[in-house]
Amino acid sequence: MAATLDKLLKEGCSQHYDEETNRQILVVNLFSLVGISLTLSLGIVALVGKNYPLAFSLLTASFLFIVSRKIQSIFSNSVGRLLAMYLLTGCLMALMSFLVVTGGRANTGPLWIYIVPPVAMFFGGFRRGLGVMAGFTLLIVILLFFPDDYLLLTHYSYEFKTRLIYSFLTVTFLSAFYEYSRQKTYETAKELSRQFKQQALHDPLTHLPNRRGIQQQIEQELSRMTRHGRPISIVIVDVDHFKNINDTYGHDNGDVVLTKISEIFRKWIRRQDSVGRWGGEEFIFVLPETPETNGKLLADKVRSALEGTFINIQGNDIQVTASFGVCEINKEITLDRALRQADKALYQAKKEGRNCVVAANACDD
Ligand SMILES: Nc1nc2c(ncn2[C@@H]2O[C@H](COP(=O)(O)OP(=O)(O)OP(=O)(O)O)[C@@H](O)[C@H]2O)c(=O)[nH]1
Repeated sequence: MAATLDKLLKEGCSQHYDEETNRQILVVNLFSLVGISLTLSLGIVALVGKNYPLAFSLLTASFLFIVSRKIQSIFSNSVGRLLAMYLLTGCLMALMSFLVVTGGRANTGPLWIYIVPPVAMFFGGFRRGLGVMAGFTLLIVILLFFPDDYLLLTHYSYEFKTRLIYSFLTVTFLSAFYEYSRQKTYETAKELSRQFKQQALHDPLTHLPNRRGIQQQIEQELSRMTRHGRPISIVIVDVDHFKNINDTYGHDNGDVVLTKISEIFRKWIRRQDSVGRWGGEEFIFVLPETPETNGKLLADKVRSALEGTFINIQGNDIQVTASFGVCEINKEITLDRALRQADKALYQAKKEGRNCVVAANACDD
């Protein structure tokens, strides 16, 4: 029983949707289930009591609740969800107006209108919910206070009508306030989670993707490569004699140099390429759809840009160079192997005197 109820409530929810979307689906399911049970049972009671207009309205509402549930499960997208929500809210408001006009059973019909504010806020969120509530309140006020009870099929005392509207406005205000706070808390939590994610995947000094961040980007490029088959090149870069810079100008200025280098790299790689901080004074480029020969050409362009840019530290223009190891990832060469080979090529570039680019296929075995 509990498992069936859980299944009915979560129908249409998915781990691919964000929390807010799943919440909306759940609320539509919950509301339509409660709506179906209530309107169906009250409709049958009205039918047995030969109150045919009430029975007809309740059973029609019950049918529309079923339809909205079906719409949501058939069109499992945002349009389907929105349609289901509009249908549920519209149907609920029509039913409530009917109960106000006729009085329902023993004039207790208006007591049900308090359901509308929380439902409108749940479905529409703060802004849209407030708009819906303004329209609905206006409609109820017109129905209740039209001169000579012209729009009513029953009679309510003036005191009853005014208290009904006051208490209804209070519930509306509280529901709107609750929804506003809930929405704000959700947005703050979302923003915090975005910031944590950003921090976890980025290097705080250079703001480049860190090792984990760039590994994620490589994974994405790898799945793209599996589809179209074009190779990726990776380039591992190590700043030359960086220890000297630290020793001469201090660690803080060393950090400034690393930041400037990352800016130069970002400027000189192509729009489709990525650069990350691989660790310490090492960087990595990921060059999608690039064979090793082209990767080597690009690395050489960046190398010469770095060599030609003087970095000002404590009034001194210093020249910084780096060594580059390039390797291609393709169907035969896996990522791990490519990383090892790029490292080997980098080592060779250091051996060859630094400030140069070596491709893995030109490496000594
Ligand atoms: N300022 C600063 N220095 C760092 C950072 N990470 C690593 N280093 C320094 O980078 C230096 C790397 O030195 P080595 O590995 O000896 O290499 P190198 O001096 O660059 O010489 P080659 O690589 O052989 O050209 C070390 O002194 C590290 O302390 C950092 O985040 N900031």
